[in-house]
Amino acid sequence: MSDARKPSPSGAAPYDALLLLSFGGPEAPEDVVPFLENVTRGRGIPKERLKEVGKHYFMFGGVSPINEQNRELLAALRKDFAEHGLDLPVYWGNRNWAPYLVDTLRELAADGHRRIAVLATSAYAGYSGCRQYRENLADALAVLAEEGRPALTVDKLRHFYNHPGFVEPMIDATVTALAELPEAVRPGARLAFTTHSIPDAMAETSGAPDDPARGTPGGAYVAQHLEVARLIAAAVAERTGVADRPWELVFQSRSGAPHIPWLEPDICDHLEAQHADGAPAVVMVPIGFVSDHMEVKYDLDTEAVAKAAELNLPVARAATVGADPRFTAAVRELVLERAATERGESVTRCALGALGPSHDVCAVACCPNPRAPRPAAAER
Ligand SMILES: CC1=C(CCC(=O)O)c2cc3nc(cc4[nH]c(cc5[nH]c(cc1n2)c(C)c5CCC(=O)O)c(CCC(=O)O)c4C)C(CCC(=O)O)=C3C
Ligand SMILES: [Fe+2]
Repeated sequence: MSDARKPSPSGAAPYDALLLLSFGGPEAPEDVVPFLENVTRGRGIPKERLKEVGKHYFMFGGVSPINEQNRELLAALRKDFAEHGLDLPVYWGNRNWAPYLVDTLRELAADGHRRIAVLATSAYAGYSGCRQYRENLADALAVLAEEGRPALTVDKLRHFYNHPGFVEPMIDATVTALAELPEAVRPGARLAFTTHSIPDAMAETSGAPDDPARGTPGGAYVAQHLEVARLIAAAVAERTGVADRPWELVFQSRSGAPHIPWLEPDICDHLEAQHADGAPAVVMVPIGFVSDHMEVKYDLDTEAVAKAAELNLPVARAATVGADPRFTAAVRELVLERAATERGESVTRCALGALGPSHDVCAVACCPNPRAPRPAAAER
C-alpha cells in the first residue's frame, strides 16, 4: 500500500489505484431486462424503444460484448503498467451492470486504497459521457459513507478524445477498412464518422462553461467529434493519397421520444443520401466508442450494414480502439500526467489538433444534468 504523502518511485503518487469505469452490459438472456431497467430508470425512454433494444441484445444471445472487452482492456492496462514499472493496481467497475461501481469502490476501500484515478470509457464531453459517470461515482461514494467505510477521493482523468493514443489507432483502422473495400470503389469511398446521438439540448450545453463551443449548436460534444473526424480525415488523406475524400459526422443509436430533437443525420439516412448522391462506397468510423460493443455490433454491423446491402452500397467498418497498445500507453500517460499535476509539478499534456488538452477537473456547471441537478464527484 502506498503512502499518499510520499511520492512513489513509480510516479503514480498521490494515486493508490486506477479505476476503469465503464457502462456495463448484460451477459446472459436473463440479464437483459434488468440491465435495461438500470440504464433507463427515470429517463422517459418509450416502452417501444426498450422492446426494440432488448431484441438487439437477444439477437446476440443476451450477451453484450462490452464486459469481455473491458476485461481485455483491464488485462492490457495491467500488462502495460507492469512493463513500464508503474506500480499501480487497476480495478474495474460499471455504472449499469456487474461488477457494479459500488462493489468495486468497497473493494478499493477494503484493500486500503484512498485516492483513486478514474478512467471512464467515454472520450468526449457531455452529460451522458461525463457528468453521468461522475453522478454515479457520487452515489456510490455516498453508499460507502453510509456504511461507515473509509472515505475515498476519486479524480476522473481528462477527456482523451484528442489524445494521439486514441486518434492514431483509429487512423490505422480507417486505412485498414478502406483496404477491405473492392479496389475499384476505394479512391471514391467516403468516410462516415459515427457517434452516439444525444438530444440537441444536451449537446448544446456540453462542455465547460468557458468552452467556446458551449451554447453553439452541438456544443463541445459535436466540436470535439468534428476535431477527431478532421484529424483522422487529414491523416487518411495523406496515407491514401486521396486529398478530397468527402467525410461527414453522423449519428446513431437515437433512443428518445420522436418529438424531442436529437443530433442528426442518422447513419442509415446518411447511407441513403450518400447512395443517392452517387457515392461509390462508405467507410463507417465509430469515433464515439472505445470498443466494439452493442452500439457498434448492432447499430452499425447489423442495421447499417443491412441498409447498405439494400442500397447495394459497399461499406466497411473501421475497428474501435479497444485494447490497442497505443491506447493503454495513453492511459498510463494520462495517469502519470495527472499525478504530476496533483503533486504541483509541471507536465506536458499531450493533445492533437487545435482544441488543446481538456481540463482535469470539471466545473460544477460542466455538461449539466438535463433533468435536475444532482451531486457529482470529481468537480469543483
Ligand atoms: C453519449 C453516449 C454514449 C457514449 C459514451 C459512453 O460510452 O458512455 C453511450 C454509450 C453506451 N450506451 C449503451 C447502452 C444504452 N444507452 C441507452 C440510452 C442512452 N444512451 C445515451 C448516450 C450515450 N450512450 C443517451 C442520451 C441515452 C438515452 C437515455 C439517457 O438519457 O440515459 C440505452 C437505453 C436504450 C436505448 O438505446 O434506447 C442503452 C441500452 C452502452 C452499452 C452497450 C453495450 O451493452 O454493449 C454504451 C457503451
Ligand atoms: Fe447509450
